[in-house]
Amino acid sequence: MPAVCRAIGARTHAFFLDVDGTLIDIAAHPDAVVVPEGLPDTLSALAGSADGALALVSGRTVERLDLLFAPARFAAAGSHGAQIRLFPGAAVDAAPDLDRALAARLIALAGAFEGAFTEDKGPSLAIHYRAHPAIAPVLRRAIAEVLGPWPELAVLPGHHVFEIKRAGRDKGTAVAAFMARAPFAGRVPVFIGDDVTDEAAFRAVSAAGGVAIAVGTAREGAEAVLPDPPAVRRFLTHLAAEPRQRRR
Ligand SMILES: O=P(O)(O)OC[C@H]1O[C@H](O[C@H]2O[C@H](CO)[C@@H](O)[C@H](O)[C@H]2O)[C@H](O)[C@@H](O)[C@@H]1O
Repeated sequence: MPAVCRAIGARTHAFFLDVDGTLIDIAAHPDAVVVPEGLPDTLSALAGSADGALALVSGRTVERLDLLFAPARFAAAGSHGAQIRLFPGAAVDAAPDLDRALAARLIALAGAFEGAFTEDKGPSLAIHYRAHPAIAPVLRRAIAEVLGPWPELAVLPGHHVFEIKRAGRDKGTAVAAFMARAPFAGRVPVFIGDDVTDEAAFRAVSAAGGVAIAVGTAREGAEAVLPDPPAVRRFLTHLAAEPRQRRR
């Protein structure tokens, strides 16, 4: 375990966790992911040990996260910060949906590329191309053309996906919003993520004196690397158990 991880504790830190490629392994399709048995319980135990200072921070929608981790529920930011639920029982605050005519154009655009498909998440829309990675440059140019009249929108490249969303809300703004209130405020933030879309959150936790941990490969703004999602899960299991061990 990297040295910086050994100084992290459930009683002192706030936990912000990316989902795909961090907590769960990447799969061929968004609906094909498997949440390992025991992971929701581990996250619930860690949230309990950290007095609730744990949030999922994902490109998926909050509703999709709830389905994946059911019956557990967590504080969460979805659609790359476009949605935020400050604590598990709170309502979801969401940016407006993308213009429906624009979404329809993007869906039609993806339909013209073999191997591409869309995931319409309301305030953001993902165009996936994992089945045909070679189309990435042409697809990206085609998306940029459609978005020409929409300067308020941004394209986030992810793992074999382009995510279209409003600029201004991202995983970094989500982390800052959580850190402004209890039970997160006053704790040292930790963000664990694997993707370029996590780098805004890495910057946010670093600015708040926290710890950014990349998964898989080193990433700009991250000071440590965990090799893969199983290593992340082992680390979180260790953290969730730690306070109970101390009390013995
Ligand atoms: O921010 P995250 O929690 O990492 O979510 C990022 C995106 O994850 C999903 O897509 C990615 O994972 C899929 C399943 O492993 C994979 O098939 C796809 O190629 C990846 O891009 C999800 O579908 C997106 O909505 C999230 O934004």
